[in-house]
Amino acid sequence: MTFDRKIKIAPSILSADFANFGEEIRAIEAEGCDWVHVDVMDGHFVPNLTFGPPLLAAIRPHIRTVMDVHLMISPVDAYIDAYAGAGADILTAHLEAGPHIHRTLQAIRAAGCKAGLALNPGTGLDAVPHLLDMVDLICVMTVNPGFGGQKFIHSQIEKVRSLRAMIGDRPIHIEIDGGMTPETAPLMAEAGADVLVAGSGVFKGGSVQNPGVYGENIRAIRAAAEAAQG
Ligand SMILES: O=C(CO)[C@H](O)[C@H](O)COP(=O)(O)O
Repeated sequence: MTFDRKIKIAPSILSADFANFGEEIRAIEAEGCDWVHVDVMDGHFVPNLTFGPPLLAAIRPHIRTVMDVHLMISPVDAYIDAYAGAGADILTAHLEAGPHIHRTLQAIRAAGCKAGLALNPGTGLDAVPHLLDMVDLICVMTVNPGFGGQKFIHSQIEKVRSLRAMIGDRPIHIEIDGGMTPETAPLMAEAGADVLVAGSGVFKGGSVQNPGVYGENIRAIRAAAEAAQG
């Protein structure tokens, strides 16, 4: 993976057809997505359950771009090697998931993955300066994690603007997760984000039989964000 700040669209397969992951992934990549975002939920850190390492290992051969794995689990450390071994390129852990986020980020890099730090909407940036040397990506949640299809939380715009200033020239992606549409994506691109996770915003209205809709949705979010990016 090389670093740049171009807008990247990362569809969340939480909104895909669970019976057809291979075809869904091939469809979104053929329609121009940049990364594939995989939401791992444990029924403890968030009130929903999704994918374990065997599922990730099964879909990995279908992904030609980047497998971007968002761990909404607590504890995290005991599972890092399993998710890295399943083929994650990026492993993102939550600041709120435990008392030792610095150790967690170290362990993610030691496992050979890029390290991501996720922040819930109610979490401030106080700890971030102490972690900047440890991260390749910071994910700002613009919904409370656990479910797709929720409403974008506007208070996160100023958080992203502050984060952008804090990061400066460091090669760290700012990823936005939740409620991304052609209306909300430009607000975040203008504030400094470069990776936009979109579940319902990409998959709504389409299917593997009608994948052109995925392409229309991806292009609409990308065009709106690029027009707003500083
Ligand atoms: O992490 C997530 C939920 O915890 C999802 O990635 C996120 O909500 C994206 O879904 P949508 O674009 O439908 O809001």
